[in-house]
Amino acid sequence: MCSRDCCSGPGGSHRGNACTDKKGAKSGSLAGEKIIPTPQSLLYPYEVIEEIADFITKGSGMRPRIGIICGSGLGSLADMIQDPKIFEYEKIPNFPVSTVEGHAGRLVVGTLEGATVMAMQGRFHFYEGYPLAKCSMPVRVMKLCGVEYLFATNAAGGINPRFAVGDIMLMHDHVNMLGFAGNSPLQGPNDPRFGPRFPALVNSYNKDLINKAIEIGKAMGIESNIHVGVYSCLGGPNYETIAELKALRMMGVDAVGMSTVHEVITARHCDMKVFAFSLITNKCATEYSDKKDEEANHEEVMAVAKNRQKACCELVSRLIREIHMASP
Ligand SMILES: O=P(O)(O)O[C@H]1O[C@H](CO)[C@@H](O)[C@H]1O
Ligand SMILES: Nc1nc2[nH]cnc2c(=O)[nH]1
Repeated sequence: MCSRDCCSGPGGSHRGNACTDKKGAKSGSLAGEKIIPTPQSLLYPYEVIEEIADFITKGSGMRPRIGIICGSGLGSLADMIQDPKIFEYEKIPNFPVSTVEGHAGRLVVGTLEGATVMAMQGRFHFYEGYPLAKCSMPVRVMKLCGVEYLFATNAAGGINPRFAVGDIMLMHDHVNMLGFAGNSPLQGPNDPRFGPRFPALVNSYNKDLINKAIEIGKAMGIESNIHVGVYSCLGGPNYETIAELKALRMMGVDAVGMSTVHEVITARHCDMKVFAFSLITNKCATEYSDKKDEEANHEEVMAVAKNRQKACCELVSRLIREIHMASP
């Protein structure tokens, strides 16, 4: 019996992307159509994710509890991991490759502050040409590896005028611009082994972890550089126009980037606890000006991330220590 809308009644089945009814007639594609659209959620079936997770848990001999996604230029978060087992993305079956500078393209599994962790040194972005379900597929791999907590980090432009370059914004909510446009990593038939058809996203960002991070920021003496705010993901790869930045600000957005939101949606769908932060790598101009130095560029993004990696690493490692000490 087909569970999709594309074919009706008992006896329907799926062959690849197409749908075949009892008599073998295709009903999911137009006659003669060569390229058959695949709903995003069918790109990585449960069994494929399970195979990738097995490859990593067997290869590392570990079941990590905390998953980290390193943002642009923040790969050093994974360099803190002790006794690392490293998996190059191209050697992991069915894994995409990283194509962006500042995203090394390897998965690092080991321990950090006593906790078992796995970190993506390199994430996948929509603008690289990957569908959202592919961008966030590693989050499901993390889940099947045993991960309970997702730490997602990113480099972002600061729209809130109170934010300075180098500040850290703890994400407490997001505005999903790609979702507004009708795109979601969950689009297509839902597999309930991952989560529900209609996941709720209020309280997606774990409040206890945000509060702990604020306390850690105070202990590190950087409380004036720590903010709590709203992130928005745009498709990229272009940076925003002034009019777009003004619109985002009116919507209550504090920082803007091209990632994270679809990872968080995927993580919440499979009931992971989420902690996420943006490193503010550039200030977004919301007034017209001829000054070239107000234009965002990836070199600056990487340079700021490199400069602030020590603070980001300390924040992450202290928070992981607290999680591990509270429930070893
Ligand atoms: O979100 P991360 O991966 O940190 O990277 C951010 O920085 C890049 C642009 O400079 C974009 O990829 C944007 O999303
Ligand atoms: N979209 C977007 N992504 C970024 N990543 C780092 N800075 C920026 C920015 O200003 N805009």
